[in-house]
Amino acid sequence: MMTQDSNSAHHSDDLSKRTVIFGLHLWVIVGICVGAAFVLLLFLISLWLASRRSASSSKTSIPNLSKEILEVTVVPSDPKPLAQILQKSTAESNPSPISIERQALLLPREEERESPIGINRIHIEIGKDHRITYPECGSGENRSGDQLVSIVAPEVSHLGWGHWFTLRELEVATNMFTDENVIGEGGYGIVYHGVLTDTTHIAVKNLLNNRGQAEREFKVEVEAIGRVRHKNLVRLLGYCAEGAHRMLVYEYVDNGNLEQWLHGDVGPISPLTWEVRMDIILGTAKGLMYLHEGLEPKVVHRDVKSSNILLDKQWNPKVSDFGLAKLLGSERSYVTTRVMGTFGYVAPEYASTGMLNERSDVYSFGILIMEIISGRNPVDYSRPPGEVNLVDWLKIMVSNRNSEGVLDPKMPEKPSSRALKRALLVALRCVDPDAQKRPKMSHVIHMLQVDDFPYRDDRRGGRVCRDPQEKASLLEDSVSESSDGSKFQRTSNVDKPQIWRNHEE
Ligand SMILES: Nc1ncnc2c1ncn2[C@@H]1O[C@H](COP(=O)(O)OP(=O)(O)OP(=O)(O)O)[C@@H](O)[C@H]1O
Repeated sequence: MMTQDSNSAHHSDDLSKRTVIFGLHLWVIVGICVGAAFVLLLFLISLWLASRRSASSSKTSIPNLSKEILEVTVVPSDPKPLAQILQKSTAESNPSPISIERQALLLPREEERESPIGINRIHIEIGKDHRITYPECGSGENRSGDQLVSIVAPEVSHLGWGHWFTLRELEVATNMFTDENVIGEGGYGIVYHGVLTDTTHIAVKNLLNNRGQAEREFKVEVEAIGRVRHKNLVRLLGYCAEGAHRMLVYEYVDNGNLEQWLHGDVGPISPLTWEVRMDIILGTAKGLMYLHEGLEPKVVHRDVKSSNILLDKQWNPKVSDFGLAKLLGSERSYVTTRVMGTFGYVAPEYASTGMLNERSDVYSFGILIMEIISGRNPVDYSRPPGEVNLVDWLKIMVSNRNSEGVLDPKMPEKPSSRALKRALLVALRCVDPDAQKRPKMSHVIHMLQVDDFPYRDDRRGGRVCRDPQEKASLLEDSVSESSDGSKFQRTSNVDKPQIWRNHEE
């Protein structure tokens, strides 16, 4: 016991003894050493953390760009992640190419570059601090960073869908844009026929790029149509935007346009039978319904007319020329600064106020029905004064119970009176001066397809309805009174037609 006590006393004596180093006690020296080691450890840890942070930030760092809004396409269901910067929407302010580290880029497979309906669109904003934010998932860290696999660094604007044609490809396809390949010329430029190396036939619309307007319309058209697929809409296959050139590349529709078949020199008998004409009306209605009711945001065509209905060899109609289309957002109507459309087809409210919504397309569609049935132009100054305006003339003819008098004399066979009346009443409802009373395109389709409907004026002991507008509204009344309500209901109750669910049908 005594020995242990003396040993510990001996050790504490050692620690408290002064050493030769600065004459300090040993325990002070030990303390300093431990402290220094701890500080060194902290320093090393912070160095390691800093190096890790800089390594991870260099992976997502983006060169010094002015603020850009870019659109990315993501297919969440695809196990192979896909994202692509589609558009540099502030291109006007800075047309220079986006320069992004090329070595990190992967181009998507061709089919992924197409952007069918249903693909999520996420806007990526590259702000001043060069961080990528995902507004739709909340901003901040790159939450789905592993999905961001492809960032295209184009020489010119690349929208990321369809096919980006080079000028050279289109020169080869159109035989150097020779005159022999010209199909026609519209308000926005010349249209050429072309054949790609894989034998696909195309129509190339070479936009007049010396007008700012044409370039703007190019963007509108590309954005609106690039994602639209429907058998009754002309498909936009891609585009070319090289230097000053702006071209749209469409599927080629091989049987001319409806205007040519209605008003061109087709001989004394038109190949367009009543059935063919009704199929054209119905197909066109389906294409328009898809634009109005099957897309979000909806698309208003704004220039529905016979020259914009292309036909294939089986007389299938395809609505073309979305150069005038404007995407409508959530607002019910859209005020445009200029009134567009073609004289004779333009809805009254659109012409006077510039207010437009899909109901102005419905008006133009009503005029189109009248044109198809009668073979007459919407406005024809070569006719007697009372017949110059197609709508006015047709209303008078219907009021005078002379529906058959409006039929195109070149039509090979007359339709049944019932079928003719149905088509005329649908047309009259579409041109109702009150836009709100016009039917939606889905309603139009149901009215055209329903086989038997009772006319209230027919059933009521011969009361003759003189006013075609009233007659058109009677059609609706008689429908709601119909015993078979399931066959023909107001739009709000109508099941979405098949075409709604399957836009490729
Ligand atoms: N995809 C296509 N396939 C075949 N022919 C086409 C195609 N697109 C347009 N055309 C034809 O090219 C010609 C010019 O068409 P475009 O759409 O440029 O003008 P438009 O419809 O006649 O007039 P606007 O520009 O006033 O609408 C028309 O004869 C049209 O039928």
